[in-house]
Amino acid sequence: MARKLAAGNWKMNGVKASLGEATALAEMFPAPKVDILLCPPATLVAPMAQALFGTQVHVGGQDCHMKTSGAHTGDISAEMLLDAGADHVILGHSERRADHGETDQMVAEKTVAATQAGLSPVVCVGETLAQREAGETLAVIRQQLSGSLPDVVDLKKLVIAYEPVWAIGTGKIPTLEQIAEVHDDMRATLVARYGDGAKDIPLLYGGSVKPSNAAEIFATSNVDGALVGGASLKAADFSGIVKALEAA
Ligand SMILES: O=C[C@H](O)COP(=O)(O)O
Repeated sequence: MARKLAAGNWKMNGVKASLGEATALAEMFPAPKVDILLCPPATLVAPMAQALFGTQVHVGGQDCHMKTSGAHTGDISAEMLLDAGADHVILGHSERRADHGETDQMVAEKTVAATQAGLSPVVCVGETLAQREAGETLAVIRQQLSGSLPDVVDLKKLVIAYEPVWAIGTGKIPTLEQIAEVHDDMRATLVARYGDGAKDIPLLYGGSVKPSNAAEIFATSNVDGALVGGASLKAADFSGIVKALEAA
């Protein structure tokens, strides 16, 4: 069975004072029944890891370079994230793909770099509204999975997040049937490529997840958790989502 994971992506939000939200969350879940992950901006990875040391809340980055070191101004390597106390990294988020021109090939190389460093990559895929309306959703997701994942990958570390671009930060979510259709298809696609080990890859849903809709999303076929943006910034909101996953 896939591990259950409630992951928070703070995106470009948060300053040192925001670490209080992370420690408050850890205090609410001293012995969580699911994995909890917070991915703050790069400036907060090390201080958050220090603040959460000894707790059950994991820390992750939001991106890493495919190289281990070198002349790449402004970038950060997977080893640096590990060194700072992270154990996960989000890769190929649609905002990285749109803002920084990240391609499937680049995401695949970053996935290799992350797993070689010992990090768990959370690889994101998702269709645009135009692609959904054109009936291309499953084809787009299959293509992104195919291109964004290397042929050889540590299945025990890999996490996949399905995030419809049109559901991110909009308050709109697909129907539960649409989520199930994509998640079931992702599972079948991954098992066909990697074998039975892929049955245990956590498949997260992301896009406007809130405490109020989390339970029904977590009850959906092949949904093993969530990648949460806005509702992960406050411990009070994120705790409702974590509790819903614990109860699922
Ligand atoms: O990585 C998180 C997603 O982009 C979802 O963001 P959101 O929960 O604010 O819609």
